[in-house]
Amino acid sequence: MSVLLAFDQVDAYYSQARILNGVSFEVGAGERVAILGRNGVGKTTVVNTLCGIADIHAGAIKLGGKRYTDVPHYLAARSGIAIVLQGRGIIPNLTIEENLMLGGAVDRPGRWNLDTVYELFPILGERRRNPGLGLSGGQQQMLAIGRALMANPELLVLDEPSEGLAPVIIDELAELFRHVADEGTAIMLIEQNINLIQRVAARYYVLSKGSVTESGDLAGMTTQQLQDHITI
Ligand SMILES: Nc1ncnc2c1ncn2[C@@H]1O[C@H](COP(=O)(O)OP(=O)(O)OP(=O)(O)O)[C@@H](O)[C@H]1O
Repeated sequence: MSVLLAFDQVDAYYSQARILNGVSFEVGAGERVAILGRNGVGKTTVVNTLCGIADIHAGAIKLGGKRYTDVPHYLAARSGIAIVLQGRGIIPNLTIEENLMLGGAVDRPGRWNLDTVYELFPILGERRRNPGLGLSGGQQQMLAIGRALMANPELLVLDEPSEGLAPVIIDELAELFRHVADEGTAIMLIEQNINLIQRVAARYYVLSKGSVTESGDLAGMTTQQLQDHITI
C-alpha cells in the first residue's frame, strides 16, 4: 500500500507554545486510521497543522510523496485532502446546496458531485434550497461530510465527527465512513467515541502529551484498552 499522508518528526506550535513534539505517523492510500488520545493531548492540533492554524517549526508533512508543507494553504484541497473540522463550519446563511458547492469549487475529478452526495444523503437533496441555519446536528454533520466529499479527496480527515450526535446517528456515520473508504478514500479519524472508532478504523496511533506513544492494529486492542487511551 502506498503512503498517502506522512508526518515526519513534526513539531507544531501556537505562537511560542509547542504542542506537538516530533510527531510521526502515516496513512496509506485507502486506509482507515484513528488518532487516539485523551483530552488536550494535541489531536486537533494535528488537524490544525494541515490547515495552517498551527505552525510547523520542525519536521515535514508529505501528501502523495510531495512536501505538503510547501503547498500554500489555499491550494491544499486541490492536493487531495479534505478536512471536516470539529464544529463542522457550516455557513449558516448559505443554502445547503451553496455550502456543498463550496467543496465542489476545488474542482477535482471523481465520483462525488451534487447528484451523488444527494444520493448518499437524500435529506440534503430534499432541503437543498434551505439555509444551513436550522439543520439538526446530524444533518449539519452530513452537510459537512458532503461538502468535503465534493472536493473528491484522496484523504478525508474527520475531527470528532460524533460530537453532540445521538447513538443512532453515530451508527449511520460509521456505515457511511466505511462506504466512503470502500469507494477508495482514505480516512483519518480523530475520535473519542469507542463505537465509531471500532467500527471505522483498522489502525491507530495514540498521542500523549503531543507525541505518538503507541500504534498498531485496532483488532488487537480490547475495548478496555481503547477506553484507557481516550478517557481522562
Ligand atoms: N489556538 C490555540 N492557541 C494556544 N493553545 C492552544 C490553541 N488550541 C489548542 N491549544 C492548546 O493545545 C493543547 C492541545 O489541544 P488540542 O485541541 O490539540 O487537543 P485535543 O487532543 O484535540 O483535545 P480535545 O480532545 O479536548 O479536543 C491544549 O493544551 C490546548 O489548550
